[in-house]
Amino acid sequence: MEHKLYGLIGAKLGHSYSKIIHEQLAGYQYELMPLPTEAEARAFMEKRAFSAINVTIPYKQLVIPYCDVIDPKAKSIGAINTIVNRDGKLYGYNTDYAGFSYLARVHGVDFADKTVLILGTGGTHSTVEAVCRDEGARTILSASRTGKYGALTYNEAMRRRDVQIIINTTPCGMYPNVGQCMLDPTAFPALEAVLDVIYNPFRTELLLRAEEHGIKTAGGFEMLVAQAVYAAQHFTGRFYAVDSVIPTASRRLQHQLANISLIGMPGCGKSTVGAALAKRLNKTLVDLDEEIERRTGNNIPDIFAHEGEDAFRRYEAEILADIAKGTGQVIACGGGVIKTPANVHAMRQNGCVLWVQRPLGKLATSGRPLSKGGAALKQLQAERTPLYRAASHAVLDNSGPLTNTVEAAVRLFESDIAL
Ligand SMILES: Nc1ncnc2c1ncn2[C@@H]1O[C@H](COP(=O)(O)OP(=O)(O)OP(=O)(O)O)[C@@H](O)[C@H]1O
Ligand SMILES: O=C(O)C1=C[C@@H](O)[C@@H](O)[C@H](O)C1
Ligand SMILES: [Mg+2]
Repeated sequence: MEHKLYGLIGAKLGHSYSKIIHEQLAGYQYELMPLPTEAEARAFMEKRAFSAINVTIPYKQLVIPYCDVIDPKAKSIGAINTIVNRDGKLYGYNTDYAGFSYLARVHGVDFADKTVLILGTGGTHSTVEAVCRDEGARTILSASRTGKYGALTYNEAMRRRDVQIIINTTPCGMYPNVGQCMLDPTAFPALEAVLDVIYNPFRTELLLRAEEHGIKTAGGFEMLVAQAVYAAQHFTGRFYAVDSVIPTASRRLQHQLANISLIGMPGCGKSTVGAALAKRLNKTLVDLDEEIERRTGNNIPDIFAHEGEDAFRRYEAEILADIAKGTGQVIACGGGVIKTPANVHAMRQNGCVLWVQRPLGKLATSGRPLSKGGAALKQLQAERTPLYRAASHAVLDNSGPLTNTVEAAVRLFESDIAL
């Protein structure tokens, strides 16, 4: 019996990039099939009306008894994320294992002899633990909110000064609840690397905090692509040159999905460069100031005049937080966006931040409430320079013609400054 149905099952799939990954990779149509209840998941498995599927949270254990043949690795881990229907027989695999191992390897994270702390005791925990164990970790600790099943509580974990590698396997910080973080990575004096299996956003709050302190970090996007490539091999029976296909596909998709945020002095050209850059890279332009005006129904000089700067900053932070969760956008910000610290992580979670620089004498000043020209502008520049520097991945020179600026921005973006 031929079904031709490929796709993903799980309770909630709104955040998943699996459809675009599989379709770009292998050419079959791939459906996201959310099954909110366990009863629906069981009914789906009983019917067996599919060619091949991936399985995600919370059904990686539930599907085990429906499989006729289970790969030994999947069996020992106790989780299946890939099922192939061959003539009515279901074969179960775990490609997250190889996906996580790939992620650690390409980022130069070696578990041999290391003390590793795994956050979370749910489905992905056992896969990650198996990789750490197989690759020679000396001590593997786990932490959870309850501290049950032999795990530490987060408070207890924070006292383990010997932790060298932290791996998050919880959904904490995942889209749409971005910005959340369960523990402070800077509390670990021996910490070398933080890995997060979450891939949406590209960088969770945990990773952004670690990165700020110079700790090596990697988000889960390349793991997602890697497990998809390994799954596609099972689905199609084809062999992929994984060591080139995975990085090529990851990079292409990251470029497609990444945001580019433009920051810089008032009137330096963020909106103008943003519009041209969005067109050039086929991304959606969001002009933050225009979006604030649209959503509040007031123009910006009026907001400043009637409600004051603090109120404006609150609107700005709230609206940017919502926009920056999205992907594939050029976000042209207002000059003062860097005054609110949370905005910096919002912009960096899904892409790069470019600091647009234009000589002071060329800055536009009309209609800009905080930009009066002359000495005041010089003073403003002095105050903000350290903030622009800290927030940005690179400087974008906008002293020449617009086309030069746009091509320079494309080169910076394509040089993977924020991957
Ligand atoms: N490379 C350039 N060459 C010529 N004119 C430019 C260039 N870049 C920007 N401009 C001009 O400078 C002015 C200010 O640009 P724009 O409104 O894009 O700045 P902005 O940074 O978005 O300002 P704000 O901080 O108020 O949002 C516009 O008139 C724009 O056309
Ligand atoms: O979110 C997703 O699209 C997925 C996540 C992981 O559970 C993978 O194991 C699964 O194949 C797909
Ligand atoms: Mg602007």
